[in-house]
Amino acid sequence: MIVVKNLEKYYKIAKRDPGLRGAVKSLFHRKYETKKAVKRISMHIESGEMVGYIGANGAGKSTTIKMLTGILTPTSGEVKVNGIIPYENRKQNASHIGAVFGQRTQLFWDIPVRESYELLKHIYEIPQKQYEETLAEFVEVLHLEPLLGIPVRQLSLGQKMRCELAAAFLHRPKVVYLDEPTIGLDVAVKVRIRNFIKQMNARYGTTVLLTTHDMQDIEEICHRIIIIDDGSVIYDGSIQDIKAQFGDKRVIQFELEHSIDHFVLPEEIRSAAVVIPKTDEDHHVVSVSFSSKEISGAEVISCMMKHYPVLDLTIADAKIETIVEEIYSKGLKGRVQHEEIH
Ligand SMILES: Nc1ncnc2c1ncn2[C@@H]1O[C@H](COP(=O)(O)OP(=O)(O)OP(=O)(O)O)[C@@H](O)[C@H]1O
Repeated sequence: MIVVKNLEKYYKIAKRDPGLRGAVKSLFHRKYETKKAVKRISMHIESGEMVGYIGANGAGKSTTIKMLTGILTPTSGEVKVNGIIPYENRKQNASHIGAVFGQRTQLFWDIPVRESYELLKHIYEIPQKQYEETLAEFVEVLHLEPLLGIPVRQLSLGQKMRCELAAAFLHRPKVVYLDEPTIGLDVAVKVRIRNFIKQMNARYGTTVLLTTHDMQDIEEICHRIIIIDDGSVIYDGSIQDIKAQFGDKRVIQFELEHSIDHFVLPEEIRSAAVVIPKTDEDHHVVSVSFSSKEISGAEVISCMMKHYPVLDLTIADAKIETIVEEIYSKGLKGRVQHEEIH
């Protein structure tokens, strides 16, 4: 369904010296530098697969998806979606794909949701009967009934995202690209959205490429993940495989008596363990990740207790979230030879 071979995208960025002098100089002698956003990426996604396409900020995910949807033309390499070269046949490509791009909307801002759907029905030439059946199904699964008469700009983020998903799947596309479909949503809405995506895949065999920083999304929806780092694929395989390869990973969460502003690991364990970057401001809690092949949990605990006022601790096994966090911060190559991964 999606075939990508040695795909590359370079951006040309105008470079300017600082200050007014630089601005004036750049008017006459413009210098450019090249940003290699996507470097020789290859992947093959079968019809009906649900694949997580993940990577740290700036890794090149959106650039790849823009090439798959035909918005961007690659610098080099091949891309085909359902047998079509997207950037050469944008209109034809658009008829069999659906997309949700994070915070941006494809619904019409000022008109009620139902009227946006009517417009999409005309744009995609959806037969009336199919349209009614599909919409009735989506209204039920996504609980859209109370929202249909409201203009999009009056909807909350979670309400808008449910309407957005229905719009993306309305014409029963063969492929759907979902970029951060659950960002900023509460747990109940996340669950509803994940169930909807799974249901669409089961019923219509929709191929789904999901970009998200929410590992729970990945774990619940996808069987396969492709991880990119600095424009290149560093892992392509099943979630079970990556867990098996990194099965020795452990995380111990330490609750400290008081907060520590600039926490550093004790020197004795610094080469074998890392501190997981924090997403909240709770400085009482520190999570330490390590490989049980390199150091035992008992050593980490005793060393931490020697240097810090530990109140409590919890030990966790390898979770996809932890594995991915470490791959983002350290890269794969430090742990495992690149060849072994593929
Ligand atoms: N239009 C552009 N012009 C120049 N550079 C760009 C452009 N768009 C993206 N880039 C650069 O290309 C690289 C890849 O960006 P991209 O948006 O594809 O990353 P991403 O993986 O989607 O990141 P995020 O998770 O933050 O959305 C980044 O270094 C970014 O700064």
